[in-house]
Amino acid sequence: MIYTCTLNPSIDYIMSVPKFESGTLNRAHNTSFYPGGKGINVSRVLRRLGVGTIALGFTGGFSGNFIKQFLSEERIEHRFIDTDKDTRINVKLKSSDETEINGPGPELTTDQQEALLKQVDEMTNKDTLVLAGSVPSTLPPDFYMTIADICAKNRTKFVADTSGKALDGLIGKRIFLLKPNHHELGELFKTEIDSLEQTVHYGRKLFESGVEHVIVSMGGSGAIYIGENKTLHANVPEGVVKNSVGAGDSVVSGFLAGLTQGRSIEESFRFGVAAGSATAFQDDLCEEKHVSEVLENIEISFIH
Ligand SMILES: Nc1ncnc2c1ncn2[C@@H]1O[C@H](COP(=O)(O)OP(=O)(O)OP(=O)(O)O)[C@@H](O)[C@H]1O
Ligand SMILES: O=P(O)(O)OC[C@@]1(O)O[C@H](CO)[C@@H](O)[C@@H]1O
Repeated sequence: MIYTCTLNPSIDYIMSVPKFESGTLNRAHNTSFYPGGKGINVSRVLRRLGVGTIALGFTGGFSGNFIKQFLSEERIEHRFIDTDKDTRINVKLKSSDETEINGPGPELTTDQQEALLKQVDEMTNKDTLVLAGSVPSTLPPDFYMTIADICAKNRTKFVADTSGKALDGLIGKRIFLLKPNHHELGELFKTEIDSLEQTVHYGRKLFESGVEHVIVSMGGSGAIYIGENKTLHANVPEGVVKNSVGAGDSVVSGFLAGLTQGRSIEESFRFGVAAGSATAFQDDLCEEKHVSEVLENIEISFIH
């Protein structure tokens, strides 16, 4: 089973304001809201690609109920731990560019944290855990490392998509897949990455630290895959970007779906990038038909 874990889920409240001006009243032309948080997005896209998944994490209050109900309606199994306060609402403002305001998330008690760690400890070497997104401030900063260690002990495949201190702490751990974007990779190595060569250089360092599969996404500039004896580049297809929220998460889902369905590494990588772009070209997350539409336009090349 592929489990996803979102420590800090959200409702993503998307507001389209054609000409946003700060310091004055703006009226949105369109608004919509979806369950959000990186692990939840990974679960939603996996489900759409025909792969079973169970969503874990912390949810609470009316916003938490919305997430649970939405996922149930999409027939996604979830086993969230209840929190005392409401799940956060993140604002995604679409204007000439995209602005995001993410909340801090609710407080979590020691009992709630222990309950989640127990769920992780029950996973086996047949399972995969995707841990993605930010760490609420009341959790110990090494919570990602604790979960990675439990997975290593039980030989559960551990996948992570995070940034900052949580990503820092994972270096040297036993990891199946890491998917930073090139900014997060640069932050990790305390440098700025603005070329393909640098992405490959630092991505290989990540691989050498013990990560089985590294994917570095570079927005509209494509993505790099680094694995055993293999470095690949994927271009992205042309299209109009409508909403890039969840595009990176869709890359993770597409890659894992590919492997689960028996595709090669190259094809799984291509499928992942296709899912990322397909999401970027939709208002909500991609569906399988959107992925098929762009798949043909993605070329994979080998880098030496
Ligand atoms: N301009 C674009 N055109 C086509 N595809 C894109 C574009 N921008 C992003 N994508 C797709 O989305 C994927 C992820 O993009 P990005 O590198 O921005 O990840 P990210 O920062 O983790 O995303 P996010 O946090 O917004 O989910 C890319 O690999 C690509 O497939
Ligand atoms: O605040 P975090 O946990 O870093 O990111 C949360 C978030 O921005 O990530 C997802 C897109 O990847 C959104 O659904 C969600 O709002």
